Formats: sequence, C-alpha cells, structure tokens
Amino acid sequence: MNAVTASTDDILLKVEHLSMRFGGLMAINDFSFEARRGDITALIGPNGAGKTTVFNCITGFYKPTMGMITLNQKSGKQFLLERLPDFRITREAKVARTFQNIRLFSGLTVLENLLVAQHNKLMRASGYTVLGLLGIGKYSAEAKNAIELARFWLEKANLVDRADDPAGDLPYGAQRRLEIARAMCTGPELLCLDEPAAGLNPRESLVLNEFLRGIRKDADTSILLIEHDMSVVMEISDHVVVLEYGQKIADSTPDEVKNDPRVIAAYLGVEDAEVEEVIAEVEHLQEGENR
Ligand SMILES: Nc1ncnc2c1ncn2[C@@H]1O[C@H](COP(=O)(O)OP(=O)(O)OP(=O)(O)O)[C@@H](O)[C@H]1O
Repeated sequence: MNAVTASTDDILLKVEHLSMRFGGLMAINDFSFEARRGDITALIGPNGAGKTTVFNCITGFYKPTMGMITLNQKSGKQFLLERLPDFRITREAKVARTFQNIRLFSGLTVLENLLVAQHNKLMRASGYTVLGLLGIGKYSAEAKNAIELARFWLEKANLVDRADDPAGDLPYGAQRRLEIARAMCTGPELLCLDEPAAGLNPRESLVLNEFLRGIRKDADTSILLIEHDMSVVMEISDHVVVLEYGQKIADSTPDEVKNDPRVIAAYLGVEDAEVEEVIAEVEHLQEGENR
C-alpha cells in the first residue's frame, strides 16, 4: 500500500508529535508517523537515533514527555496508549512486543513457552478458582484452544519438531522465531519487533522473512519493526520510517527510502554541511543509472 493513499480507516497506529526527554537529552523530538493496518512498517535509523525509545513509548515502558499515540482496533475501539499502563496496552489495546535481547523461559519447553503466553486468558477462564482449574466451567475448553493456538504458531514458526525441547536448547534463529510465536499467542493487533534479525545468519534471516510474511497473511496482525538488517527491511516492509537524532528524516516506500540522499547521508554519518554534497552525488549516480 502506498504511503500517500491510506484512508483514516486503514490507520492502526498514529503517533503525533512524540517527544521524550532524558534529563538534558531530547531522545525523540516532535516525531509523528502512522502505521497502516495490514502493513509491515519498519522504523530504521543509525545507532542511538531513538528507535527503541519510540517502541518503549508505544508499549508503555516509558511515558512520553509529550505527544499522542493512538491505536485504532478493527472493532472501532480506540486507545490512547500514552495514558495506559503497559499491562493494559498488552491486554486491552492488544499490542505485543519482543526485545533486542531474547527473553524466553529457557528451562521450559518450546510448547510451554507458548502456553505461558496464554496464562491470563486461561486464568480468566478458570474464574480464578480451583474448581475452574479442575475442569468445571470454561477452563477445559479454553485449555484445549490454548494448545491448538500454540500448535498453530509452532507450525508457522517451523518449530513443531522441537515442541518438547527446552527453549534454551534451540539454535539462536529458532529462539527468535519462538519469541515471535509467543507474542502471537496473545492475539495482538500490533506486533512490535525490536531487531528480530539481530545475530541471525543469512539463512536464518530468510526463514524469519518468510515467517513475518506469513504473520501478515495468516493473522490479523500488523507489524512494526525496528531493524538494522536492510535485507530484511527492504525485502518485507511495505513502509519505512527513518529516524535520525530523534527526528523523522524520511517516511515512504522501501525503494524511495533506499534512494533518499538524506537517509544515505545519515547512515554514512555525514555532517549536516556535507549532506548537500551527498545529495548531489546520489542524484548524479541516479541520472547515470537512468540513462
Ligand atoms: N532510559 C534512558 N535514560 C537516558 N537516556 C536514554 C534512555 N534510553 C535511551 N536513552 C538515550 O536516548 C537515545 C536514543 O536511544 P535508543 O536506544 O532509543 O536508540 P536506538 O535508535 O534504538 O539505538 P540502537 O539502534 O543502538 O538500539 C540515546 O542517546 C540513548 O543513550
């Protein structure tokens, strides 16, 4: 979907004038962007640009200094995320996330990790009573559903044959996919992934790409992705937003962003005064290509 043509009904997440100050450092400065329903939106930028801080504001880990973050569910319900505590952002607004460093229960099996993710739903079904847990009422039906859902995501993550192994025994790339599968077991409308391809080899990155494309196709979940691995970003994203020093410098399709001189200059670490020079060079190269 093109960045310019989205209607307001398509907007799942709207970030407006977001700012986050840490003491004297303005980590995010008047940053606005939109993520459309059904899209994979990538948030990229050089180290320290503020990407994780934006994620932390969206998911309630930080309360922004200023700005509004609106999540529009498909049901029509609207949530102002900057006003909600993190557990309500997960449970009610249905925003799930993964972290830069893997946070699995490494002593539990792969399947158990996916069931733990559904703990809240199961406890509600038990009515928080022992009788409920013993199978009277809705609990047994919900427990069966939880196992079905875990199986579904095990298959999608290509982990069925490792279901009974401790999560800590999986290769790195498989642990990354398990984390994402675990987040999917909470039924999110928005899945925020913080550098899912970090540390993966090229083959594992390809498997990850397929998995993320599968999520977009099979689940009603949109993805917001922070990623340094451009082979992942350019391959699977519908829309790319670029941050530099806490401010937006580009917001467009992967192809346009890839050729944007300001983005190239930011990644090369060029001083502001030299940006014009880089722009001229890139334009010159592009003219050469088009000839
Ligand atoms: N809790 C905090 N306290 C103080 N400064 C912070 C805090 N969190 C982030 N920062 C600062 O805010 C800036 C943005 O950091 P952030 O981690 O959001 O960048 P990033 O784009 O995610 O970087 P990377 O790609 O290296 O992960 C950095 O200068 C960082 O040191």
